[in-house]
Amino acid sequence: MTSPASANDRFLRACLCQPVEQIPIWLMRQAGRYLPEYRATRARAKDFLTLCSTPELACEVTLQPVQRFPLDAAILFSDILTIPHAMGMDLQFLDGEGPVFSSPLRDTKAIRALPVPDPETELRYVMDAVRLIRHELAGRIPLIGFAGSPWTLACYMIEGRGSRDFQHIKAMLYSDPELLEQLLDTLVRAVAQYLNAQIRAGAQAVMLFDSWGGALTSAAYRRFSLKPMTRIISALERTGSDGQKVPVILFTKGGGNWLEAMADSGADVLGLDWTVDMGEARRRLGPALALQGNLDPMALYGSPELLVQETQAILESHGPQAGHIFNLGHGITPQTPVEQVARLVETVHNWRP
Ligand SMILES: Cc1c2[nH]c(c1CCC(=O)O)Cc1[nH]c(c(CCC(=O)O)c1C)Cc1[nH]c(c(CCC(=O)O)c1C)Cc1[nH]c(c(C)c1CCC(=O)O)C2
Repeated sequence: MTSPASANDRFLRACLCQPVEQIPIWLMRQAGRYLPEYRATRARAKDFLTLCSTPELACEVTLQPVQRFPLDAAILFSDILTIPHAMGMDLQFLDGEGPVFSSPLRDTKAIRALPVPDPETELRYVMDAVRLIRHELAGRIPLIGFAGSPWTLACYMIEGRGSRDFQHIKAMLYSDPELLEQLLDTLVRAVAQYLNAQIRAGAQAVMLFDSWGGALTSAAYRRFSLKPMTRIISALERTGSDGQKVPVILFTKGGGNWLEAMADSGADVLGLDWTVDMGEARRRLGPALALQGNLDPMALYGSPELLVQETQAILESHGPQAGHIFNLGHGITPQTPVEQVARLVETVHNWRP
């Protein structure tokens, strides 16, 4: 299968702070339930994990948003929890509840016994999806691969499901931090191998989703979230299958207080949630790395006029200098009106840096 480099490489150029004639845009969770075509494919698959683990279906839903809107990048359709699943943890996605592990990790023995999955065999379905998507995209736009951060994966593995207060993992953090570090160390190796396999399969940029880093104190964020991510970034093969540099995007939701520390991770791009002012982030960080974000996903539920205003405010706030990738501050949500997404993409593309 031949996979040419991208005809539209605005996204990759912006990641590397190179000049672009139009600000690139893609959306976290751009393939998902707000799209009727996603709901139709999802109804054909037995369940969500079958959708993720069948390369033809994963490819189909990856392409849906980029066929409907002129987005500047595609993101692999998968989930961050493929790794704990491949480690042997029993995972189910329950309607209205999200992911649930039937036996959360709670003891030393289970943590010590966790294997590092071989991405080329146990997660081969992900690599097959990457290869198939690259082939189907035929170089029109780049493909982003991704993984969860070790801290965020550990949150789900220890809590067993989504959580408000992270009682179990924080109890471990404050009673046996070395044990937590042991788990994070296993996850560093698993995520680094997984992302390198995605890069070898054809991912042209990779993103670390640290959805729950913002739940930590500043000191704990550095030790238990940022440090493991920094180790992963330094272990990545940064040259893609086309010989081009593979940018790394680091997104910590709620990480606005720690941007300077995040910039030292080796990432090329920092993802910002909506609580940070884009222009202020740019002033704090200087011109050396790219910024991605940061529209409040709920702005898509507002009036067309205010959506355009909010979008332009972010573009103006960042200003004309290189290194802005427009995105939401977190994932798009299921009831989002499709026509508002079209309006958002058009507004970003019509703005001249
Ligand atoms: C924390 C997390 C997860 N998964 C992910 C994260 C990190 C990003 C974030 O903070 O949002 C990452 C993820 N999950 C999914 C993608 C697809 C790629 C994309 O289009 O961005 C990505 C990048 C598909 C998905 N992953 C999931 C869905 C919905 C499942 C469905 O179709 O029923 C999708 C489209 C399921 C999922 N998976 C997870 C949760 C909490 C849920 C339930 C969410 C919900 O029900 O709204 C774990």
